[in-house]
Amino acid sequence: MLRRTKLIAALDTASRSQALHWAEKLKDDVDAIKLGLEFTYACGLDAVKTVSEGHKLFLDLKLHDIPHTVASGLSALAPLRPALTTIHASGGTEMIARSREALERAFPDGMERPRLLAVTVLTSMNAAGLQEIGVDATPQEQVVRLGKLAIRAGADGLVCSAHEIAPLRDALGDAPVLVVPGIRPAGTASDDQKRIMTPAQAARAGADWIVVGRPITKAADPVQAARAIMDELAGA
Ligand SMILES: O=C(O)c1cc(=O)[nH]c(=O)n1[C@@H]1O[C@H](COP(=O)(O)O)[C@@H](O)[C@H]1O
Repeated sequence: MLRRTKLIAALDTASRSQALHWAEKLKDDVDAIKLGLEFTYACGLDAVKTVSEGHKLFLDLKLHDIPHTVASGLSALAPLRPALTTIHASGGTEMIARSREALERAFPDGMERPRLLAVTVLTSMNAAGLQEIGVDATPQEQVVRLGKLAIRAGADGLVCSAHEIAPLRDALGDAPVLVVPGIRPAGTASDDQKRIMTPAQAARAGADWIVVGRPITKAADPVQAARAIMDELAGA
């Protein structure tokens, strides 16, 4: 299947004016913006609404709690109408299934429901990090295990690194939406990310979306950095 890999800019900041500035500047150069924990805790949900005006929104709050609490939390976020939103796959089958039901109730027939993404293994984790928390598997094995569980339970897609796209497609086919952070254009710092690939490598591997934060927001010219990534995706 031919896919165009789309770019999400992660606007990670505690400043409402900074996020608004980036959102405005990047309007024509990214496919979506992501607002996450830092921005939402610092600036609140009204600011999420304001900043995401005119953009497709990935609201990344990575919910992880008992099924009732996560489902209720997702219902409360529904008015923000994100295109994509996250829970942790490690919350398990019931948490994921109740989340899906909550979104379906909040978006009855005809309304476009946010895609429910299950975060598998954070891209900042490697095999040693998994060992430390008692998971005796490689990141790839654990991503595939959690990915199967999450899609079976009702998630629309998964957050994974680009290294796991091929095994996930083998296990689950083309339908799940694969959203891929841990993206670093050649020559940029990896920061705290461990399982990384370049935009072109992730596109060739079959990512539906890539998520890029600091390589855009910390660049001397964020618009130029986003354009370069879009060009790299187009060339892949
Ligand atoms: O769910 C996510 O978006 C996410 C999952 C993951 O495994 N790794 C990961 O980096 N992210 C997010 O993707 C963004 C990556 O930012 P940069 O490392 O600055 O490009 C951050 O906002 C993270 O919260």
